[in-house]
Amino acid sequence: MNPRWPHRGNAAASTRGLYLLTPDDGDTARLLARVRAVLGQATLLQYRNKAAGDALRREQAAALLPLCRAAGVPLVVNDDWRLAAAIGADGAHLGEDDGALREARAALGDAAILGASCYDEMARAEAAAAAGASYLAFGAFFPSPTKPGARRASPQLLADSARFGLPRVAIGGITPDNARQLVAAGADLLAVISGVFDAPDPVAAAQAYRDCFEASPQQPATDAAGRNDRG
Ligand SMILES: Cc1ncc(COP(=O)(O)OP(=O)(O)O)c(N)n1
Ligand SMILES: Cc1ncsc1CCOP(=O)(O)O
Ligand SMILES: [Mg+2]
Repeated sequence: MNPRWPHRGNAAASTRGLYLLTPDDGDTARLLARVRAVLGQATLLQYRNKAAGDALRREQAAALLPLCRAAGVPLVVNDDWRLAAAIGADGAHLGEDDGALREARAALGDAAILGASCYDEMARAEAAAAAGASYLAFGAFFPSPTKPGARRASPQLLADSARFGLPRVAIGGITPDNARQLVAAGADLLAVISGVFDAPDPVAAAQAYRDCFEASPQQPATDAAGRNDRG
């Protein structure tokens, strides 16, 4: 079994489903309430706040942790593996400006969930897999209300990256209506912000993303244990 995934040796833990990312919300109590309402629908939660300073980020990440523990949902911290380590989160997500995956893996240990942004680049996926990433994230697949400038990727990347044997994450402008084509192409996790948190009924929206996996069998090259060539 890949020691980094599923989480904490829990072989029953899923690597498929809804990967919720938090919206930028400066009010911690309100953020917690928004997350609490939908956390039960999520496979994974990422704390992401691009508007907050260091102190607020630490406060919010630390406040989300007990919620995630109670729900049995791993917490991943965006951008900052040191913050993830400091609060005892389950992992970190790193993009091209967020430091070296190898350094993060060495610091966080084998059990951590370490996500890597691969954008629209297979070469980046190759390097991330070799550097110890737990999952590979591609996108944006559609125009993103949250990150309008995000570069765009083709669903074909999801299919072509099956060979790495790691869970594949799709992100960017994903709605319950456009999600199925990504799952059919091989996405294991749908990473979503606005589609849930800006929906009139966030719980129903979150459920609608989960439903996208119901009728779609897992693609053969990525098994539920996330096995890869490194065991
Ligand atoms: C699951 C997931 N995929 C991609 C990203 C984007 O990371 P990055 O390119 O570093 O951009 P920011 O999120 O930091 O704006 C992500 N956070 N999560
Ligand atoms: C962080 C990130 N990276 C590419 S698109 C995006 C934002 C995703 O948010 P939304 O689901 O609202 O498009
Ligand atoms: Mg980043």
